Amino acid sequence: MVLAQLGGTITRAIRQMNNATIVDQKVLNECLNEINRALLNADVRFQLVRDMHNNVKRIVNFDDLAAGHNKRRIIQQAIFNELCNMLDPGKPSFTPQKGKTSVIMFVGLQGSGKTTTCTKYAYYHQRKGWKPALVCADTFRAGAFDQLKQNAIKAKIPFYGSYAESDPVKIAVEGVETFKKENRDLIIVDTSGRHKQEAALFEEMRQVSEATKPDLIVFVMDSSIGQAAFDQALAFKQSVPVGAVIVTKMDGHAKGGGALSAVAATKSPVIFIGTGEHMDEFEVFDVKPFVSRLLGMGDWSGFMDKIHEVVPEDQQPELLRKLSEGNITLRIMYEYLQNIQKMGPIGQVFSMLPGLSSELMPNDQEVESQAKIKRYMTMMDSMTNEELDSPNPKIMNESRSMRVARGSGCDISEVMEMLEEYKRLAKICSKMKGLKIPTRRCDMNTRSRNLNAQHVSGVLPPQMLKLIGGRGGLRNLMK
Ligand SMILES: Nc1nc2c(ncn2[C@@H]2O[C@H](COP(=O)(O)OP(=O)(O)OP(=O)(O)O)[C@@H](O)[C@H]2O)c(=O)[nH]1
Repeated sequence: MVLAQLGGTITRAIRQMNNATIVDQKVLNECLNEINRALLNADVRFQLVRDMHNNVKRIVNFDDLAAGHNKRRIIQQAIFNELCNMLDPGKPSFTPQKGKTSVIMFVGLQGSGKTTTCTKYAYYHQRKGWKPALVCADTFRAGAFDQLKQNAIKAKIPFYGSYAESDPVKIAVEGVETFKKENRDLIIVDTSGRHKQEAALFEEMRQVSEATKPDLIVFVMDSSIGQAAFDQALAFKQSVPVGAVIVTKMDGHAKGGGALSAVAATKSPVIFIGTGEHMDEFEVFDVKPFVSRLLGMGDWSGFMDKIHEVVPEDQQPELLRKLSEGNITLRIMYEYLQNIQKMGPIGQVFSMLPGLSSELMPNDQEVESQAKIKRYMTMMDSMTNEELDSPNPKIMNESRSMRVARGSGCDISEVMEMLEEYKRLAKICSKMKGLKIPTRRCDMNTRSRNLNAQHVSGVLPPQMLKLIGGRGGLRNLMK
């Protein structure tokens, strides 16, 4: 994914600067040139790159910086802020409220991923306790209603559409009215794909918007269209009041930077990104955590959110308690792997941890890692309760391991590898003993202050600790 490469290049440029003995104008120029190249390669608009370059140089004025100033920190912060400014239009989009009816209309180019994204958006909210419903006002593409219907049935979301009616305005109005009566709190209207040259289709879109009076119009954009995104986004915005953007296909080798910067230029915030064809490959887009991940600085709150998304609320304290008690059994490892699987692509989760980037997990390794997790779980399915619940790793002697290998259809070497992984996890968790892990997102600020950097540094792999800048870096990060 191009953004992982972009993040990797920017992180490397900053690291090179950090490694320089003296940070002077020449070092800063080299660092900025490297970042410029990375951004232009990712298809970010030239004007934006130039502005960012000039702004950082203006902020980091070596003549004005008194001795004793931490130049590295100031430069890093300036780059971070400029990247955030590039992606942040400065005003939030309309936010629907649970329990109160909102109508959200989706518009975009043909094939940009609207229908898929409508369902992902509905599914995302449904999992958080909302009552979404889908309306198919795409009468242009044969098969559009079937596609929405199939997705909706799969996600168990009510839907409305018609094979006979050809007027999208009529269908949209009827659908919205039906679901309003049913007290659905999120009514999502999918519309036909259109291109900026198609004036009649643009007029039709305007009519659907006028008739349904949506609270929010979301422009869905395929990240691979790069710089062309700018003109398209503007054309849509000039016809209907677009209030937010969702960028899809960020998982592909797309020129994602172009789409991101272009939509930022239209002054509507990106609210979600699509990262795959599956229903749950959909992420909330928050500028600061996103840039933080892009720069390899991690996103603890996103990571905690992921944990809270996949571990049922009532089990969260339990699992975190077990992990922090340090007495890890194979059954706990099984639960842990189950949760990792639910967290989505491992590369994505990786990028939320400071010092790591999703670049470290190439696509082929992603598939391999998921397969490995499945194999480990199959092996554990062949274990007895005694083996799963014993806190003593030595219980898995040779004959037991041979039996597990036969029972799971795996090689004995694979069983040994899984047991090694288990011992490694047990060792990490034993170092976490007594560590106060925040159990809720709102605990992040208060509790994380109480986390002991020494304790955490003992848990992190040495390589990762080095990337963060040792214990000092970790302390700053935790602050
Ligand atoms: N890899 C990937 N594929 C996606 C993503 N979102 C959508 N797609 C795929 O993109 C293709 C087009 O998606 P649709 O949802 O049919 O697009 P649409 O905008 O509704 O199409 P029209 O109604 O013709 O305008 C499908 O094959 C989707 O599976 C994404 O985030 N990642």
